[in-house]
Amino acid sequence: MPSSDFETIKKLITYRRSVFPPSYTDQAIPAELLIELLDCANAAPTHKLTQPWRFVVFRESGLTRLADQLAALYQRHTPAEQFLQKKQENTREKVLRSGAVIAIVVSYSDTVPRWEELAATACAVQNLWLATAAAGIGGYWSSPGTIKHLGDFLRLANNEECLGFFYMGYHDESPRKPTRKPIAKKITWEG
Ligand SMILES: Cc1cc2nc3c(=O)[nH]c(=O)nc-3n(C[C@H](O)[C@H](O)[C@H](O)COP(=O)(O)O)c2cc1C
Repeated sequence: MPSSDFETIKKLITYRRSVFPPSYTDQAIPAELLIELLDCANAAPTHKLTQPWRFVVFRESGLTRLADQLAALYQRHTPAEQFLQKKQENTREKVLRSGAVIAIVVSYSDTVPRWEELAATACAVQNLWLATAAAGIGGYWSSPGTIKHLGDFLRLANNEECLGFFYMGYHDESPRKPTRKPIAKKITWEG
């Protein structure tokens, strides 16, 4: 790989951020671009090539269905004394402000340990996240407690699990550097 590619990918990795729906604009994300971005996800590494990731893409009228479903699940699974009307409205609003929301599904083959298929799916999401950032689109991975109640809605098979949602939208946020402890504190050198 030429060194200029290294500089480009370093910059992309460093400036990829979680970008949340309040920063999204109304600009639509074309379906063809979503397919290209998901094709980048699909290039993720995977032990025994099990390719355990699967995606359910919500856009246009699908966003309304998802917003209603997540709001209903929040109400159903929140004890009355903890229920917050504002939180339920936010749950709907953030879906409706998005250009697309992608349900992240792992489909366990059980030919390798489950943690490896979880890890491979997370690699796919990182590919999606980086490609999305490079395309000028913001996004973030959301993993609310309600995802464990989405089996029927997402028509998940017994060997499948929803790992959350990837919210996406063109946005008007400025680039931010990451907040991380220095890598030097996380490396042990042996030799
Ligand atoms: C597996 C996973 C689940 C996440 N779930 C949530 C979430 O439920 N809500 C949220 O606000 N952010 C969530 N995030 C995003 C993190 O909060 C975010 O990546 C972290 O704060 C670092 O910020 P950055 O992405 O801008 O570098 C999740 C990230 C990962 C990798």
